[in-house]
Amino acid sequence: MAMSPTMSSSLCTFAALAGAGGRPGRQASQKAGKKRAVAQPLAAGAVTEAAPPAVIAPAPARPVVSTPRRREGNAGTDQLVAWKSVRQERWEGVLEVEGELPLWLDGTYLRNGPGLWDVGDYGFRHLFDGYATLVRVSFRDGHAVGAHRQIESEAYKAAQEHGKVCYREFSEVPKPDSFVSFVGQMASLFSGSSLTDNANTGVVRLGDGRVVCLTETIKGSIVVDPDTLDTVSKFEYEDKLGGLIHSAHPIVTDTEFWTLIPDLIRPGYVVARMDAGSNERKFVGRVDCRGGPAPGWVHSFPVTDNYVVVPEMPLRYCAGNLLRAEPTPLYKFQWHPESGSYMHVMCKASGKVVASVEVPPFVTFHYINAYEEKDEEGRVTAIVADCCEHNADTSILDKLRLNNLRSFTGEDVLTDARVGRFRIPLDGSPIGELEAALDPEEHGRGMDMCSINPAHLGKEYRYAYACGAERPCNFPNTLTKIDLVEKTAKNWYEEGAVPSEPYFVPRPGAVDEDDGVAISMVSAKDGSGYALVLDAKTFEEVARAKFPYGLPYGLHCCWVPRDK
Ligand SMILES: CC(=O)/C=C/C=C(C)/C=C/C1=C(C)CCCC1(C)C
Ligand SMILES: CC(/C=C/C=O)=C\C=C\C=O
Ligand SMILES: [Fe+2]
Repeated sequence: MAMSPTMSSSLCTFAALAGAGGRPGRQASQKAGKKRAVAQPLAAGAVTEAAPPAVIAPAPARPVVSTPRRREGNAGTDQLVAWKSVRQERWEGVLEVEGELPLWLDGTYLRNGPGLWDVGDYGFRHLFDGYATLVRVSFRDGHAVGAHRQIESEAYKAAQEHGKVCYREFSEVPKPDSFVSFVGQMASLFSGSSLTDNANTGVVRLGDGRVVCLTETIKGSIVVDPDTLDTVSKFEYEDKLGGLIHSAHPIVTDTEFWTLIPDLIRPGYVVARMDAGSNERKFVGRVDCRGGPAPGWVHSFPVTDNYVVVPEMPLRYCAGNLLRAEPTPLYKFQWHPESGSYMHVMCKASGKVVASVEVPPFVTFHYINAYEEKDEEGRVTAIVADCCEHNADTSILDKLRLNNLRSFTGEDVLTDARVGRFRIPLDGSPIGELEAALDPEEHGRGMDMCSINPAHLGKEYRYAYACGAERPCNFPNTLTKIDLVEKTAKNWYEEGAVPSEPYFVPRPGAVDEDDGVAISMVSAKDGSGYALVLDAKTFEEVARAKFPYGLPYGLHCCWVPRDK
């Protein structure tokens, strides 16, 4: 496929700082970190289709912000940009820093999400439909440089070119004429070629340094340049595993990549592993579904050191809904509590399923972490798996419709969520447990968009960072640090603001699990936007780096350390 070539990193980040007075030394920068510097855009917020020229004259950042069509009942949130389309083909600039950025914070925070929900005259209906938007904040010597641009997926480029939706998005189906004229035959409307490659969900840094944006369609895996935010190429899986969809959240470490591929024909899941540096996923094992006509939706899944946990949620893919032109209340899914809910455990080394237990019904997008529970002899007796659990209530999907997000009336309409803790015994018992890991009142009964210290992935851990709720609200509106040992939470809240996933970045050399910062991007009530840096220990603000314009909501993040 034709994608814009990676630009040289000469345009990059800290050239800007040098231009604005040279690269400061350590002491000087500490002072500079305290003082306010005016945001200086480096590149125009030009609304162009093609890759920008190498030299771009400084100009004010002027993204195209589309005003949502529905405007009633906004309870003072009219200015909020979180749910507005902000089309930005390319912007980069020095950010005004308020507070003091830690000098050790040296690298790039990247956030992906569906920040563009309008095509021509048409407005998407669901949060998950929007075209992928990348935001970067690069930190060095107490300074911050921001950047923002759209990912140039085929779906995005086709929509821009034709002024209409051309591929199947989460809840959108192209009108036959748009699609047929673009991709070909009517028959392919129901084949993989009609699926979107709009990589609007996550962004991961692979062990070999490549940065990949992802969504639930396999073809929607796109390599981007973390400096320029250029769309580099498709990430091609060079294997025979096939499949059209996968978990949007692979488990990625410095050495490997684990993924789950649901099998809609013979209901089950394939577990696959890919080495860092490779594009070849290798089959590890298969789990057959125990209930229902189709596998449960697997947006994410957890692993421990030695096991992969395969959740079988009773919110299942639905072949009929996959083909329907108009969205159903549960989109491509159906709720089948009667089919049972299960958690399966696969041994990473052998691919064998070592446990398969029935659990109470649950609804979750995001697993937080999992670990092995051991007896005195060190034998693994159970797997503990934590997730953001929506009290088995599927209506959270409806709450994420843009009309609902854009029409906050002051009424408390966000459904309750909790940290759901599964305990999966490995002694052959058929039943597993699911309970709240702490009193959900601690975090306002809102819970999603989580991160942990990556050093604790698959191991016992104490802290999770997520979005919680300060009620009344229609969407998680706080940042919360969960202490799973003390069973308490510390919350950050700013009236009318919408913060995104607090992403934990450890301090180099840290020993304590919570020694680091949590970074979030906040869309503020007054229409502005900033990166918020919280001390992960105290959960107090240490600094904010302000963008010159408000940013749309974004979903998931990654951290690219400078030296890697
Ligand atoms: C943004 C987010 O969290 C989820 C995005 C999910 C997407 C784009 C799902 C797309 C799908 C299709 C286009 C058809 C097949 C089913 C499904 C994977 C839901
Ligand atoms: C934003 C979200 C849920 C919020 C509800 O409380 C879920 C996002 C899922 C995809 O990444
Ligand atoms: Fe997600």
